[in-house]
Amino acid sequence: GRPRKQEEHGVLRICLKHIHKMLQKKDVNGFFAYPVNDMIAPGYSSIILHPMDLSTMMSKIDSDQYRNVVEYKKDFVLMCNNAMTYNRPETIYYREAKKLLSSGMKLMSKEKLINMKRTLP
Ligand SMILES: CC(=O)c1cc(-c2ccccc2)c2ncccn12
Repeated sequence: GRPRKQEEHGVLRICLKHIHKMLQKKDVNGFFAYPVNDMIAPGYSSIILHPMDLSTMMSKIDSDQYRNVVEYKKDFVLMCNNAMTYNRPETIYYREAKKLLSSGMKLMSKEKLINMKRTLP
């Protein structure tokens, strides 16, 4: 699409960091903080082809790899769905992912984003 002005990048980055901080707080055990490795999760890299985690998402925010909240939301949903694909429903990882997904969807709902656009500088 059309090139983004520096200023637009700034507002989006502030908005995404605000959302990201709230999601990080919800990940109380830190299960989603860093990439899952095959040591703690046997066979993970052959089952999950598109891994995603909060630290990767933060570095994507910092390097302007998200053009809008929808793109950021896609990575968040991917991260949660990965956990609900690899882990069985009775595990804490699956349950935490399900909880995180639903609170993330509420947090990034249309009206929350419109409100944020209005209140942000
Ligand atoms: C997110 C996920 O699938 C996950 C995070 C972890 C995890 C556990 C402890 C500390 C940090 C991440 C994990 N361990 C085994 C199997 C899956 N996981």
